[in-house]
Amino acid sequence: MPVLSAVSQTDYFIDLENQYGAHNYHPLPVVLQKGEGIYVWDVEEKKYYDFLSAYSAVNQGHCHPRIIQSLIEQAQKLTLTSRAFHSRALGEFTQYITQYFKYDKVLPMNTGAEAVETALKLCRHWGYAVKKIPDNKAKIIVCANNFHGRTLGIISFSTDLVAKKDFGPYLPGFEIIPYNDLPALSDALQDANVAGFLVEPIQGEAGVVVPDDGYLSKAKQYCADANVLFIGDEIQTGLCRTGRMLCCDHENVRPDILILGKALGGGALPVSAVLADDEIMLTIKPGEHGSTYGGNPLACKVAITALDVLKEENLAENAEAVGKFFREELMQMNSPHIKEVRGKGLLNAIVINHPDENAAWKLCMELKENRLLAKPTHGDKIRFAPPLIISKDEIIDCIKIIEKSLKVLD
Ligand SMILES: Cc1ncc(COP(=O)(O)O)c(CNc2cccc(C(=O)O)c2)c1O
Repeated sequence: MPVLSAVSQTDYFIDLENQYGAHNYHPLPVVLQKGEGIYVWDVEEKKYYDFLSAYSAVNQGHCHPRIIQSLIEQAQKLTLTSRAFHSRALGEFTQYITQYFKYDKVLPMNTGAEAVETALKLCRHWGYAVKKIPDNKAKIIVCANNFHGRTLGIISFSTDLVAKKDFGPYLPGFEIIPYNDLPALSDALQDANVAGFLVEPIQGEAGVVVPDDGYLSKAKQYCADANVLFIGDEIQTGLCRTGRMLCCDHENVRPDILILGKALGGGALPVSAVLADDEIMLTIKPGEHGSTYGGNPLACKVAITALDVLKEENLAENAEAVGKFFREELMQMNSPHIKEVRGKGLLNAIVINHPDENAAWKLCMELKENRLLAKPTHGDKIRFAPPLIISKDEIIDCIKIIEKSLKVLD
């Protein structure tokens, strides 16, 4: 009787997921069980640099002590009331976040997609109530290669066939224009029924696509001139990720509707939010929108601490300085396997230059062997997005790992 090879802990837990979990992802073959700051540990007790930060939801670092403390304290008091009643924590949160971002009002939700859907509903409501667009005629302009979430409404205006195929019929009322294309935006804004323009300040899932300098500020001006709401989806780019509190801050653009998520929950809870001034936000009346967990006391307390940590630890400044150094070092490698290095702050990506279509995956597997976790996005791009607390010395160690791992493509 052959001795069965011991199934590793990694294989065991991967098998559990495959046996009992939906197959809606293709993860890297690593099973994590612990996180602290910029590090995660797998079930074999191997320690890794986390260079994905849960797609920028862990900007403050894994299990930040102050965030976890807030979670524990509130969890022992009151976690959920529903919005049938007021809560102390919600009152505190609404005041804190509106003063933090200088908007009149906030509508709290849970996931990013929920916040995007909320912003779209809010925009349409404003279109009918304020801009007087004929009923059911409101249009919202979006960009090709967008990523705003996975709901039926949002994938209706996706250009990623994998994300939308066989999920039809799709929600009407959206016009898709090329990203970073001001003439195309100007043309689309000629339509009097346009209520909003939804845009990512940097397209994250498309592979960290940075628009030309001035794109956001000119787009905002074009929208203002056309009485159209500029809707900034800062779910992945916001909260210090790109070297400013908001990516729109690089161009002093104030979205008419600001969408936040991911790191708003400090990597501990799903917390998202939509911010706008009264003319827009008060078009939604009681009973017209909501969510069971939206604005729950536990999320409110965690989010207040998550936001406080961003400022207290100067994470935007650190992201700006360390990210600039990181890109310069990657470029100076002059690797034949890197076609392009791009990004802002600590939202960066490399475009792989290699005939093998699986090269990016192979590189990520080699990075994993060398104790750094990253994942390809859209085939030939690899996003590098560590928690914003990473130091220059720590990222120097990561640069050495990346340089060493690139040899696998030789
Ligand atoms: C710009 C942007 N807007 C909205 C969302 C949706 O947020 P939620 O995922 O919380 O609903 C995102 C999310 N970003 C994102 C990035 C990579 C993977 C995945 C994934 O669905 O596994 C999501 C995003 O990057």
